[in-house]
Amino acid sequence: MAWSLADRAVRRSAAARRPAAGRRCCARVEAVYATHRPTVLVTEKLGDAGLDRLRLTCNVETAYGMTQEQLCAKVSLVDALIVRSGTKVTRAVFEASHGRLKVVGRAGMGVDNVDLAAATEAGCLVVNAPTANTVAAAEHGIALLCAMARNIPQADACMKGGRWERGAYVGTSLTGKTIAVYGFGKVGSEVSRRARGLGLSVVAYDPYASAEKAAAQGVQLVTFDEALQVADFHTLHMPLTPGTKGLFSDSAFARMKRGARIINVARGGVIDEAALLRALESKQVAQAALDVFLDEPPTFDNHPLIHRPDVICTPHLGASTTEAQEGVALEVVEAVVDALAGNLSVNAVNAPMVPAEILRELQPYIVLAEGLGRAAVGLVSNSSSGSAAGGGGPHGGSGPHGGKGGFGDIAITYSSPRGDDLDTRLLRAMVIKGVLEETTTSKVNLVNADLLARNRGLRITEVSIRAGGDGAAEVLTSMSVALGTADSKFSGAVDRTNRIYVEGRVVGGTPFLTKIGNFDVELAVQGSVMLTRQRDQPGIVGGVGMLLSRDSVNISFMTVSRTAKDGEAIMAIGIDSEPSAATLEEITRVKGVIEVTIFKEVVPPQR
Ligand SMILES: NC(=O)C1=CN([C@@H]2O[C@H](COP(=O)(O)OP(=O)(O)OC[C@H]3O[C@@H](n4cnc5c(N)ncnc54)[C@H](O)[C@@H]3O)[C@@H](O)[C@H]2O)C=CC1
Ligand SMILES: O=C(O)C(=O)COP(=O)(O)O
Repeated sequence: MAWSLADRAVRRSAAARRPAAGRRCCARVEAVYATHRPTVLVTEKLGDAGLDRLRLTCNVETAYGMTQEQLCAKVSLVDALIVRSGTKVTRAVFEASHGRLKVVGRAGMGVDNVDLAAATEAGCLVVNAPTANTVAAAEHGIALLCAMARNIPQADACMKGGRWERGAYVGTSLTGKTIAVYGFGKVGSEVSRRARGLGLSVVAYDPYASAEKAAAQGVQLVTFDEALQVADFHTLHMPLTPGTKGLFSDSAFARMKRGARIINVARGGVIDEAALLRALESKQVAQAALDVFLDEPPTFDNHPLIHRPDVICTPHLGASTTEAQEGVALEVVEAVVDALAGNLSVNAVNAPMVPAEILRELQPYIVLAEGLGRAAVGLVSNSSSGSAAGGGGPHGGSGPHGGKGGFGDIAITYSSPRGDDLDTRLLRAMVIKGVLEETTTSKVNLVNADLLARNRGLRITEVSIRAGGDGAAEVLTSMSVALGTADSKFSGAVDRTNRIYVEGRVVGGTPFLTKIGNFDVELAVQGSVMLTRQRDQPGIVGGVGMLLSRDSVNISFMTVSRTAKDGEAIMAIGIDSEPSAATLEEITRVKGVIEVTIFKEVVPPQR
């Protein structure tokens, strides 16, 4: 079988263009496997049904518990790897494969053990199994909640030690209490459903969740602070991202009710383990139930948390039910088999999606579309971008986790000489990617973007307006993204219809943001930008510039635009580094300045 990335991309996009490609796809899969039997290495225990399915078309080798060196020695002999969370698929593994490894299948949801950048560089597709273990993880969360509240593991250990100590293990009731669910995605919403059945009131903190979807489940979306303050139990179900790393810190624990209890079935890094230890020692937190740890497996000798009587632990068992393992095995094997035949599966995590020539034509518009999505979500009141207003740092009271957020509508408008003939799927997918990608463990691509948006309860509407000009020469004259029902951290970004509004265009091959809210701007969709809204009066450019220079913040560009003379103006300042919270605070006090915000990395630098 001859392999090339471009070849695979062409076949994928052809498949993606045909909604009813399913049967033809299967025929192609069979044809490919008739001439070649790829070798697949399975490095962790996989459900039998999946292994049996794999053996129909592939040579299957199983080798559990390999060291990195053993894996590196073996990987150049295989076409695909199937792993769970226990195998680290590092850059060294991709390098050692010398280009033979075509697909990595993750039999589960989180792909934080796979170096995705290295995989993409190596032209290796990564696929996962994002749905089959959802219920198992939710059930494990509930199991830990009950076991912790009633001291089940401690009482069991006591009886096995030959002691009958009824007085030592008085528990706490669930009925009538409040549980805060952090991350209202697939697992979080299943946990909420079950918690309500146990008589708990449920609030959820998820800045990207749809308030309607939550309300339909009887769950109230609240701010991070409200969740911390109102709940008796806290259960974590968000991905580990730069925005959630160490989110449960000294400051978060201090804002909880005294004697709160916490459960983590998400990822160890979301909790600052040293801070949790301090909170347990001071009894601010009464108990913790942990399935996941910063380092897995953790070092057992003298581990500060594992040996404590107020902590119960399981060794990352969230997905470990027979049913879930059979499910993820089948889900991942289907994706791997399909990918080995060169097709794009909806479970693709890092797929290159379209043929090179189409990509070349669309490239600046793709960057623009993703940039508009990222810019719009970066302006939501509690997105992961920084906010000057509160000066409260990344997780401070009125910082990115301050508001309630929640948006249901994304309206995309294309103004193009091609009018309705413009194929907007890739552009729409890139807007969705820009909006969602920072907020989920799922990787958004052409195939899965609409599905992911739908699962989030997002409504996407598109309008194509036929513009003048030459459709062969120009793909788009301009494009805009409006987020409905979202609170903005920067009220200047809200248009007359009360939506967060951003508009852009490509000029000379470079994508620019040309409108924010009702203000015309002109800023390249690259790097980080500080926005200020101010009264149109002298002294502001100098005042703000002086404060930035005093903080050694280099300015890459600066544009000012106003609605009318003596009215209001927006200033966009490209910044090479972030000003300190103190400088931002001072900028808000410059005479005439009304509000300030920063949005980071509208498009990551190496696009
Ligand atoms: N312990 C285990 O064995 C298992 C663990 N997991 C983990 O559980 C977590 C959730 O998985 P799914 O529900 O399938 O993912 P998902 O992508 O469906 O949901 C994640 C949710 O977190 C939200 N979120 C993102 N950033 C946030 C932030 N800063 N604050 C609050 N919420 C935020 C997202 O908006 C999304 O709704 C993942 O970390 C996954 O790896 C999943 C399965 C098994
Ligand atoms: O699917 C996930 O994200 C999990 O954490 C499950 O991990 P595992 O497959 O049990 O190693």
